[in-house]
Amino acid sequence: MSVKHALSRGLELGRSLVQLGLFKPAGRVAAKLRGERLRVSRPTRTVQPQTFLPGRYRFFRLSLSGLAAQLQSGAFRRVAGGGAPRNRAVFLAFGVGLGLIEQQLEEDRTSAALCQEIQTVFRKKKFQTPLKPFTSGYKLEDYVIGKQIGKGCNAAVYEAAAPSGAPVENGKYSLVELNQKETDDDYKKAGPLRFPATPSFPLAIKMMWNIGADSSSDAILRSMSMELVPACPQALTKEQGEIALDGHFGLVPKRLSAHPNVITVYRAFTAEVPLLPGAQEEYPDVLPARLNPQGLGSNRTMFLVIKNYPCTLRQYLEVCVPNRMQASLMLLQLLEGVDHLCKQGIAHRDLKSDNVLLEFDRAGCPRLVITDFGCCLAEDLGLKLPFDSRWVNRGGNTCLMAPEVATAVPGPGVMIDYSKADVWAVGAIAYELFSQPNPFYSSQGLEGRTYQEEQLPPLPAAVPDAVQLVMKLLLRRNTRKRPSARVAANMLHISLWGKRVLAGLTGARMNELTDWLLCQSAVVLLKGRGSGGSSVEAELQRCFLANIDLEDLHTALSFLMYGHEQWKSLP
Ligand SMILES: Nc1ncnc2c1ncn2[C@@H]1O[C@H](COP(=O)(O)OP(=O)(O)OP(=O)(O)O)[C@@H](O)[C@H]1O
Repeated sequence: MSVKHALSRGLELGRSLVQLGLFKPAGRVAAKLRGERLRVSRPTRTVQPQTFLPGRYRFFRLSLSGLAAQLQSGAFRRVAGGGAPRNRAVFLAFGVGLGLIEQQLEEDRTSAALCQEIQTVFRKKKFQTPLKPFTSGYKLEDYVIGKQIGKGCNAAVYEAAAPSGAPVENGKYSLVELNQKETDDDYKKAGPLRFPATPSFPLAIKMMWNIGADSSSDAILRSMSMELVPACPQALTKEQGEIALDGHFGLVPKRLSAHPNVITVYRAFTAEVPLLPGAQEEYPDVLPARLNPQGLGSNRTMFLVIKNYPCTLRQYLEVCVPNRMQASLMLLQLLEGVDHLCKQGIAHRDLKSDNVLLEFDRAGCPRLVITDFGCCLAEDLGLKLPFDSRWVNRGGNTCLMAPEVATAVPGPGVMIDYSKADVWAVGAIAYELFSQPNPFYSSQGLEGRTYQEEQLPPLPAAVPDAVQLVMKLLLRRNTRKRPSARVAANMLHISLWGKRVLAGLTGARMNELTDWLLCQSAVVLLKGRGSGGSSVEAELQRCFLANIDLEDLHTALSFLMYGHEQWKSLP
């Protein structure tokens, strides 16, 4: 940049400071400057220095304030009138600074536009649940129910299928055709593992226990409404949907859009509680009096139809030791799932390895989905919960409760912010993924309320550096220093597939990053055409590109660059 140009940029800044009211020139200078504007990013728009500079130009922002102070003390007047050399130097330096900012902004604009284009390409193809369109399945009689496959505090889960001879309405398919082929193939590829998924029962029916609400559909749907958060648009019949979606009582949950790492509820309906296998022995107390005279349950309840998965994450980890790559991909999937929830203003609040279901892709890589939304927060207020009394429910899982939730003290005006609570739980679950004991289960001794970051157990050296860093950052007590799920996911994406960008990080230029993004896009598009299209890896890469945002990407890069230092310098 020439000296002349630098000075003219400095003068332009002076004009903008006049506009901002930071400098009040008089006489000849005032006349020269009056009414003129600083144009930085777009020729048609006035940009104010304090607002147009994003976080990473903090240095220049500081220079701006310093210079503003100089100008207020009258230095500018002297420069404009011929000027002392010292002041010329200040303006020159500042002009150069501005020039650099402009250059950076120009690069950013190009990269932001590129990110936007990439996002558009990868968002066009919306994730489809593997359910073919069908119109039946709203009654218990539409299904054949097999054996019990699980039980929690609120429900029993059974394998299920629609009878193969089920009526095919209007040329549409019956439930039994739910991606049967994929299920069979995936099952075969699970290698030596024989988890008890029965391909002939591609579905699971979760029968909620109704002990509070009466037997009307209205009462049931309202009291169990959170279970409907991951329900697909066709899950309820029109009439049921109207009950559940009527906002009259303010209990209407938000609905999540489909995502590869979040369960989809295909159907939800109410029906009379049947006597299913094991009911009398395993949950007699929650049965209705009709089935057990001592039972406390209501006569009707809600049923959810979901895909039948071979096992939960906890069951899988009890018998398998995933390799580094598989464990990293599982962590990434949990982060992608949580990012999807956050973006839609939903906090799960009960993340644990029992609430993550697992199947295998064609290559035998575990594919995870977050399930059981019974405790989630899905209010219009977003991820903030007014905590004005100790009776307010903070969430399901006390062991994996983030410090900001566990330490909240109820009182007037107190709000709990859940925006980074789920991602904290993912940080704790990551220990399990890398075959370590979860430090927050009571036998390990740490508590979310009181632990110090230095007390977190070290991870084996075999755990990749970037993963170790992500885990440490996720378990930070201070939410401002904890990355969001998106940023943490970006860190893993870059470390898994962007080694080249990572290697040049010290001098990382924007065009290296954009080159890499373009290559990634091309690779993923090509994979999508080939046989690798449905692999976990390809799904994750698509997810990354569909959510790409320049600021988040930069934050991830700076965490990767400086994260270790910041972590070490913690008191
Ligand atoms: N779609 C499914 N496929 C296979 N097994 C499942 C499925 N859904 C649930 N299960 C099994 O049933 C168990 C109980 O399910 P779930 O966690 O949804 O019930 P819950 O009563 O709401 O649980 P919680 O006690 O956490 O509130 C799970 O831990 C899992 O073992």
